[in-house]
Formats: sequence, structure tokens, C-alpha cells
Amino acid sequence: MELISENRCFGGSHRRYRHFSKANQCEMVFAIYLPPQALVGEKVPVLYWLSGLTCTDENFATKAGAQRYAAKHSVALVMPDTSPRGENVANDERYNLGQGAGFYVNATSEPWASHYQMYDYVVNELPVLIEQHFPVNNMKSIAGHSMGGHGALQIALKNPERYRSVSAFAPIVNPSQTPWGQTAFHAYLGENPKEWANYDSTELLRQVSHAIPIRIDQGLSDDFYPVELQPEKFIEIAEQKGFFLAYFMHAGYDHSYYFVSSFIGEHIAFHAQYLK
Ligand SMILES: N[C@@H](CCC(=O)N[C@@H](CSC=O)C(=O)NCC(=O)O)C(=O)O
Repeated sequence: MELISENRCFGGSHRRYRHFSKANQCEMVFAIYLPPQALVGEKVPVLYWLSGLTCTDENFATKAGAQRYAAKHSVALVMPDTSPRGENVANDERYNLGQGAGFYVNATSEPWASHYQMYDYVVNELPVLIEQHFPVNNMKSIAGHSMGGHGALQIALKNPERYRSVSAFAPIVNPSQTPWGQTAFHAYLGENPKEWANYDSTELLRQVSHAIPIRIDQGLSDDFYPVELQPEKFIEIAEQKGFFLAYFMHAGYDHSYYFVSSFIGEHIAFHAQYLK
């Protein structure tokens, strides 16, 4: 693992690393924020953050202001990239497919399958690396924005034993029925409906008998809300099944990091109560 940069931040340390990913068969960059307590030998829990379309690890790190709250609650943040990258990695000119748009699935169709294994990377490979190299304990939660909200929810619904809580800003909750998700699933997964359902949070929510605590925030002035996001069905199913879902609809807020930064403090406080 190669250290790319290190910056002191709210008494802790924000670092970026490059490493070779076995899952994705290419070099990957991730960021980790270690709160002050981790720098003096305490093992802290981890919140994994999954970003949205077009992002790298840097969008959340530089725009959300999350480190202040991670320091306050003594939680480490891990921020992976949103896809494999490189000259030899398949890509597409659309912003919602290819590099920057891995959708947190294991692709089964070529030319994507040889590198686009983001589900395995986030769920299996990265946590092992983090727990080997950093002062963290094994308590984990997961959160994300938009495509990353989809990633966080579908990962948490399939792995309730691995994560304590999950939260999402403006998540793509029903990707098999909405345009961004359909484009990605056609390309990465082919036409197998079982594969699509396996990565669709609304479908997964219908199937599971148990869910960890969930929080969702949605801006009502988000241009993507009516077509790409539509969390109402997901909320209805959670309520019918008696799962714990705290959801907040915010008048006037859009899809951007202005929205994420406005409520990231509440999200980190939400996770911190389950990471003790
Ligand atoms: N048309 C836009 C679309 C890209 C965009 O809005 N990306 C969001 C996530 S959308 C869902 O996953 C984002 O987080 N962008 C990065 C940022 O720093 O704001 C475009 O490409 O301009």
C-alpha cells in the first residue's frame, strides 16, 4: 500500500492510499480519516462511505465536512473510489456507465466483468485491508449518496451481520426500474432478472426478514428525485414490514453536496449510536 497524501484535519488524519485490488484487478485509491483517538492507539469503529456517479474518493472528503463529526464521535471514515480505473479498464463516454460509475455490483458481462467487481471490493477486500493496517475495531456501518446510497442499502440488506446501521442521501433505491440503474444493470449484469433483483434495494427489502437500522434523507428540489430516485415504495415496504427506517424529506434541498454537507452531522450521529 502506498501513501499518496496525509493531511491533519480536526485533530485527526485524512490520508489517501493506492493499492492493487485483487477483486478489481487494477490499482485502486481510497481515503481514510482517522479521528484523534485513533492516533493515540484507540481502536475505533468505521463508517464506510460510498460516493455517487462521477465521484472519486475526493468529492466527499473535500465537500461534505464529515471529518468534523467523525472526530467528535470517534469514528473512522473509509472512502473508496466509485469504480476501477485505468487505460486497460473498460469505459464509456456516458457519465453513468464505466469509470466513475461502478454501481457497487460484481459485473458478469464483458467487457466489464474482468475489472468491475466493486461489490466484492467494498464488502470483502477493503475491510480486510483496513482492519489489517489501521487502528480500527470490527464494528462497521455504511452510508452513501445517490449511486452510493444504492450501494450502501443493497450491501447492508444482504449483509446485516456485517454492519450495524446504514444511511443514504438521495439513494437510487429501485435501480432495476429507473434509467440510470437500468443502463448500468444491462451493461454489467446482462438480462438475468435474478441478478438485477440481487442488487435492487427495493426488491431486497421485500425479501428480507430482518434489517439493520436505516436512515434516508431526500431533498425535494432534487432534479433527479421524480425519475431516478423515488424512495416512496421503499419507505412503504419498510413500514409494512416494521423495519426501523428514519426518513426525512427536505424542502428546497437539491442533489448536490450542499445537501449532503447540511445533514452529514446527523448521519454520523445516527451511526455513532450503533457503533458502541
Ligand atoms: N449530470 C451530472 C451528474 C453527476 C452528478 O450529479 N453526480 C453526483 C452524484 S449523482 C448519483 O450518483 C455527484 O455526487 N457529483 C459529484 C459532486 O462533487 O457533486 C454531471 O456530471 O454533472
